[in-house]
Formats: sequence, C-alpha cells, structure tokens
Amino acid sequence: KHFPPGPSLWFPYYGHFLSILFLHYHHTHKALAKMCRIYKSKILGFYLGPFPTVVASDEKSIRELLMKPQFQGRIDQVVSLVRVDFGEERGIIFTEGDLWQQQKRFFLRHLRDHGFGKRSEPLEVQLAAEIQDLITFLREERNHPAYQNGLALIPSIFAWGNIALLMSALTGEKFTGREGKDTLSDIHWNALNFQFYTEPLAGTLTFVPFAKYLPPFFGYMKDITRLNDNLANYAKNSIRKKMDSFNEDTINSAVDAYIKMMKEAQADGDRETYFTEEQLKLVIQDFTFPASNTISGQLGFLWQQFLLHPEVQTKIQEELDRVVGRSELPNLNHRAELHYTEATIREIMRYKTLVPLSVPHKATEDANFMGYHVEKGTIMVPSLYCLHNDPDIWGDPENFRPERFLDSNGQLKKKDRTLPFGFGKRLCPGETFARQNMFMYVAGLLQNFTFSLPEGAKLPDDSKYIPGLNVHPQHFWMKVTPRS
Ligand code: HEM
Repeated sequence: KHFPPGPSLWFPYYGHFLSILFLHYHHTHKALAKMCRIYKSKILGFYLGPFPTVVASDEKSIRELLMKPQFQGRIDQVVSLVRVDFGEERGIIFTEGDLWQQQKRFFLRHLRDHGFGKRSEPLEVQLAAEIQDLITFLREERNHPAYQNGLALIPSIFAWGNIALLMSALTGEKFTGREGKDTLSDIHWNALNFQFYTEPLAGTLTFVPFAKYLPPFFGYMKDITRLNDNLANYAKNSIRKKMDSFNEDTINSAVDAYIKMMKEAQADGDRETYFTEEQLKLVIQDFTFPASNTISGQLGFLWQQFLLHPEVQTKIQEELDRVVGRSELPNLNHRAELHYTEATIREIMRYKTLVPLSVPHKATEDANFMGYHVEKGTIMVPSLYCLHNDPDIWGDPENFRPERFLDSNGQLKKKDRTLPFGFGKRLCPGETFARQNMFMYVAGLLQNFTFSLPEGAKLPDDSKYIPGLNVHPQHFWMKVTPRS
C-alpha cells in the first residue's frame, strides 16, 4: 500500500527484473525512464529478485535520496562479490557503515596531501607533462596499437595519463616510456572489460545468484573472476613493492601513509582494525578501476560530438586562441576564462551521463521517502540520467548544446543543476580530479590538433554505447591533424 507504482508482471526468483529487460535489454536507465512514462510517476517501486527497489528520477527525490543518512548503504553486486576473498566486502565503493566512512575519510585526506582533488603545483606540473607527452606522441609516434597512420584510437589514448596521475598520489609509482604505456594500457583494458559485466544481463547474477551455475552465466563468472584477478594482482604487486621499500620517515603517497597505520595497528595487537592488507588491496582497485575508464570514457563521448558537431570543436579552438594563444600549454588558471570550453564539458557530462543510475544505494533502516514507506534493505536508485534529461529543467535535453550553460554574455552560469558525480556523503571522491583532467585534455589537445572523421568512415551513432554501471563509447578511430 505504501510502495511506489511499478510493473505488475512478476516472476518467481526474478521478481520484476524481466520487465526491465523487456523494456530495454541493454540499458536499465532507459528502461526505467520508459517505466516512469508508463506509470506516470517520477518514483518507481518493484522487486529485483527478492529485493524491493525504489527509483528516484526527478531533482527533488534524487536529492532526498542522496542526502538521507538512512539511504547511504550499498548492495552486494556480482562485481563486488567476486572480489571478496574471506566473506566480507572491502574497499570503499561497495562498503557501508564504519568501514566505508573511516576508510573514505582516510584516503581523501592522504590523497589530498599528495595533491589529489585540489589545486596542487606538483600534481599540476605532472598533469601538464602527461598532456605534453600525449601531444608529442600524436606528433611523432608512427606505429602504436592505439595510433597508426595519423589515426588515433578514441578513447584509449586518454586513459594512460589519468591512471598514471592517480597512481602518483595513491602509490607514488611512475610509468615512463613505452613499457609504462603498455602497463597502463593493460590496467585500462582489464578495468574496462571487468566493467562490461555490470551490464543488465549480467545483473541477473546479482539478483538471482543460482544463475551462476547455468549457461551463459557460468562463462560470465569465469571471465569476471579472471579480470578481477588481473586487477587484484596489480594491486597486490604494488603493495608488495611498497611494503618492501617502506620507510616510516619518507611517506610519499597515500599507500605509504596506510602502511604506516597498518603497522601501528599490528604493533598494538589491534584485531578489530580496518587497516589491513586485504582492505588496502581493494581500495587500490576501487581507485584504479574508475581512473581507468571514467574520464577517458567521458572524453570519448565528447570526441564523438566533435564529429557530429564540428562547430563545437572550432568554437573551443577559437576561445583557446583568444584566451591562451599557442605559445604556452593551457593550465588550470585559464579555466575561469574559458567559458565555452567549460560549458562543453558540463554539457557532455549531462548529455551522456556516465554513471546513469549512480552506484545503487541501500536503505540501512526503515524510513520515509517522499511520502512512501521504505523498508530496511531496499535498493535505492537515483536516476541521474532522468535528472539530466528532464525537459522541465533543460527544455531540449535531447540536443547537445553547450550554450545552455552560458548566460547572455557568454559567461558560465553560476548554477549547475547536473549531478554527474552524485551528491552528499557518497559524492564521488574523484570529482575535482576528473574535472581538472578533462579540462586539461580538451584544452591541451584542441590547442594543438583538429580531430576529424577518417576518409571513408561513417559518422558514429551516439545513441549506441556500451552498457554498464558506467557507460562507455564504442572505440573508434579519428584522424589527427596538427594545427598550423
Ligand atoms: C567522469 C568521471 C567520473 C564520474 C562521472 C564519476 C561518477 C561517480 C558517481 C555517480 C558515483 C556514485 C555516487 C553515489 O553513490 O551517490 C561515484 C563514486 C565513486 N567514484 Fe567516481 N566518477 C568519476 C571519476 C572517478 C575517479 C577518477 C575516481 C578515482 C580516481 C573515482 C572514484 C570513485 C569512488 C571511490 C566512488 C565511491 C564513493 C563512495 O562510495 O563513497 N571516480 N563516482
């Protein structure tokens, strides 16, 4: 009686999950948007397997969901459960309660100490070096799997610098030369392929666990486990190297600070501590995984728009020529003056919402939600996709139009109603890092190159993209022409 409206076709074991697959087989966010129209409601309720689920899809309900302390839990998902060695969830993204709060706080603080998530000269110098390295690569490299005959593989070429920069603050490791790029490519592809298993069909494994014994899911499980092992091995090796060279007088990264805490807890005989090697391994995975495919994926979506709307690329280049010129690489101080460039980045984050249903939340207690009664254990889903496509806010959300973020004087509007990184206590800790990196990639690359469709290639269909917890463009090639 107090549950929101939703589908009535219910199946044993699956609940209403099949209705969702039926409405949109590839993209759950699109299925849920359709469902809102069918049931004429911004709030939906249904069962995923045995779990009651509530979806919020307008600004007011999404903000309430993201703000209420009772809705900040997480559900166990197949991609999180394969990572667990000994029974309990670890890391940050999929944990809740004291473990999540304490560990998120620790890493935010210590990553900031090493420049992540704020203005920091050493990290900005490194970011500029990564962009310069990519520019030199695109000018000089002749034979690389991601760059051949003047054609670049998008979005792969954007991934390397982001992972390298994160690692610098997280573990202090450096990746240089061809070998460094190869390692970064490996991490990127493993993370990307792992991420593909967060698509809707693989979601069956989350809600109907016995499906893992049936085809095709048995094969899925083997693949997910293999990909996770690759990422975990990377994290384990990194910890091993750090432990071997640990010196408590030289703390050069967040992981060094963590190892120090771990050693102190061991020395005190603290058995209840969250500072363990297993936990550290999963935190490293929780940071490398998004750093490997979010920023590059979002930039890939933007480069697709440069093909569909070449005038956007031209306007950014005109703005760069006017504000920065060609003699120096753009830097973060230019951000405040590059209004059209910033508006374009905001628009791509709205137009192609990278994490369309956020990471699902969970009710940790019974609570009221927009007049409905929500029971403990209910999966709570904020549809950032619906918010970013709400015609009452955006007027013409179906169009890619950076100008919507500019006022009549061409200045960036103060108020931004998008929430691509979420909001509240679960806010993405990578937000500042991601926004800074995206700006530097767009500004640095468009100052130096024009990107266009290779001869004979077809324009991309931007309605087709890879599904998952975060969506991703299909890889495509673009012609890179140095600007004269
Ligand atoms: C364009 C880039 C990115 C977007 C759009 C994005 C978006 C999001 C969203 C929507 C969430 C879920 C928030 C919630 O649960 O309410 C999230 C969580 C998270 N993101 Fe990001 N993210 C991006 C990049 C990154 C990067 C680069 C990192 C790390 C280097 C990162 C690390 C995390 C972590 C650790 C969480 C879990 C936070 C928690 O559970 O408390 N993200 N992100």
